[in-house]
Amino acid sequence: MPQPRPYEVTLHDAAAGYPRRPVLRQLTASIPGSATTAVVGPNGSGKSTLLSVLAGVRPLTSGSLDRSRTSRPCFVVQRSAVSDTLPLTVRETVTMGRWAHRGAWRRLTARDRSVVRDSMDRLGILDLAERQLGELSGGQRQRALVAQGLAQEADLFLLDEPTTGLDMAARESISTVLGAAAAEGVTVVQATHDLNAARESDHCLLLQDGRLVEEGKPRDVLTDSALRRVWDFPEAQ
Ligand SMILES: Nc1ncnc2c1ncn2[C@@H]1O[C@H](COP(=O)(O)OP(=O)(O)OP(=O)(O)O)[C@@H](O)[C@H]1O
Repeated sequence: MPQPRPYEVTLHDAAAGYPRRPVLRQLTASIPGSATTAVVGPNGSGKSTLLSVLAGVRPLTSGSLDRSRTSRPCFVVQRSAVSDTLPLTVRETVTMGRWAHRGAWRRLTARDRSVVRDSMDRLGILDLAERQLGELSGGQRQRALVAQGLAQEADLFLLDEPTTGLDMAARESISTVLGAAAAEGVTVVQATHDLNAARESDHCLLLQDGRLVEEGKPRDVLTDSALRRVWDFPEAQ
């Protein structure tokens, strides 16, 4: 008999949204641990709202969220939500990822410095360490934000459209990093419009109008008929 899959995070009949703007409704879903999950759906379907619920930033208005098996969520927001003009170098940006462990004003330990270096190395941005964020391309800045998330050593790693607008090399680099994090035991959840990235994930949630249409293996969820139905595509992409 196959063993039941260990779910790290579960939502039961969950609802959430904004003042006078309900978004998520009757959402029951399970997110596997040590795996990558893609949250897919049209604009406005509630992907970012779901991530902020999983991060604990936005409360449920009803239903329940169990993420008791994870203790340290980290949320990498959309690049557009971060000012391009912050006067920070890449190294300083990634180092901020250690604040959760160290506090903002404590001296960095040798281990903090090693984690920061390793996080930049994984994203291929060591050579950009002393450059200002504002001088970087969109893809380079996105890598710095993902590296900052990695440096937090979170056990639940939430990312909002980490590969949107990036070239193929940058997308692949980020996908590889997320896959490696999952293999090391991190529960990775990304909201994405990138169907290729979603198809490479271990698990997939398909949202429409704040409701879960389907969840499961990407090949079972992202079928031609589901894509046509949800996006009104003339034919599958
Ligand atoms: N701060 C807010 N206040 C009020 N309504 C909001 C707020 N943020 C999002 N919404 C609304 O909630 C709904 C879901 O938004 P959300 O950002 O979760 O969708 P999404 O699937 O991530 O969209 P996209 O693919 O465009 O990023 C949208 O109708 C949006 O207008």
